[in-house]
Amino acid sequence: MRIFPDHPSGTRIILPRGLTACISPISVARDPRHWPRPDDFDPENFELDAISRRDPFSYIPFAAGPRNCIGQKFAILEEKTVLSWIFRKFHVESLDTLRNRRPIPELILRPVDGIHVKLKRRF
Ligand code: HEM
Repeated sequence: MRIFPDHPSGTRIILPRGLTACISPISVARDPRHWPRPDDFDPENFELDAISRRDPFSYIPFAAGPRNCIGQKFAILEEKTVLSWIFRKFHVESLDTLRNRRPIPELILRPVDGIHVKLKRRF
């Protein structure tokens, strides 16, 4: 392995041929070098300005590069559709904290027994 710490676009590492590398998207998304308050959900992190100032590989739930997720736009639209439907009808309160949810790695990384929320009808 060769490391070039002073490469103009950041530290560059050349890995040996044939090496299997595992990348943990949750660790990348909580890296304090890119996220000032890594455990908080801050919607402002996703404003176009903030995105353009950030390393493009600092948020990779859909992977990155030539084999990234082709369903990304569809998945985000689907999430917005479902979540906006729920939030229009209910106040949603989380009964959990990030720290008391044990994540298990399956096809995706998910909390071991779901996320507990309290729903209160808005009207
Ligand atoms: C929240 C939802 C989703 C997440 C987080 C997600 C995440 C990912 C990730 C991380 C990869 C790269 C896997 C790898 O490195 O081998 C991937 C690939 C892929 N995803 Fe998704 N995905 C989502 C939804 C979808 C949907 C809705 C579709 C299809 C409608 C889809 C189709 C694909 C396909 C075909 C690939 C393989 C692309 C390739 O290898 O060239 N995904 N996805």
